[in-house]
Amino acid sequence: MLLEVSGLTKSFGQKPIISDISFTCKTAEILGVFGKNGSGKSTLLKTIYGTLNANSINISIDGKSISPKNIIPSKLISYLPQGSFLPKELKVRHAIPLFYKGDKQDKIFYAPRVSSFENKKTGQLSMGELRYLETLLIAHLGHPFLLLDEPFSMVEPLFKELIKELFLELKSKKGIIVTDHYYRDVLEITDRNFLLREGKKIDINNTSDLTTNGYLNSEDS
Ligand SMILES: Nc1ncnc2c1ncn2[C@@H]1O[C@H](COP(=O)(O)OP(=O)(O)OP(=O)(O)O)[C@@H](O)[C@H]1O
Repeated sequence: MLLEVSGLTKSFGQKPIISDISFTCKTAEILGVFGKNGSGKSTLLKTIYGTLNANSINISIDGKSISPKNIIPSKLISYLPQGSFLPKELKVRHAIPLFYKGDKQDKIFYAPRVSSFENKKTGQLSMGELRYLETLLIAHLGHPFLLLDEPFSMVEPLFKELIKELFLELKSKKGIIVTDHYYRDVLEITDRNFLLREGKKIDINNTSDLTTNGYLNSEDS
């Protein structure tokens, strides 16, 4: 399947954030989006998912135009937001059935490591456990496209590796768009990447492109 986004423009008041960018993502592809704080990465994902209105945006899936307000009901795109979305008092083993019924719960309960924290409340989980759990819950939904806002942020290495393995496993049946400041982890799993800079899109192939285009200092790369 092919997701095409074109003519995406977004400003907040007089402040332009994204200026007429276009890109595609297809099944079996992971697209990475980089950008400094405030460059508009979350804005980009939210305008596609339809939870934030763009000034203009055209979205089509397999050549069929779809309005952002129909993205959620269409179940064609799932979205992992930047912040945690699970109530802190809820136990992990009670959270899973809210998302999956019957046998479908097994792929979450039997995913690596989940049994080690299934009896904890989500508020007692480490950042890595929590982000891993939330990622599992969203990523396993049947939607053919997946938008991920900072899945690696504050996540300890063990869970970061599990999250990367999950994306690579799901990639055969999904198109995935991921944004994160952990650029090495992103570059490790992506097929194509771009940088958002001053509202425009710059294609990125490696860390040296990130340096050339002002995202990294030369000593970071
Ligand atoms: N609802 C809003 N109203 C006004 N300005 C906003 C709003 N949401 C975001 N902004 C501004 O738009 C810009 C882009 O924000 P966005 O969250 O998309 O950046 P980001 O690239 O995801 O940043 P980060 O890496 O810090 O998560 C920022 O300057 C932010 O302050």
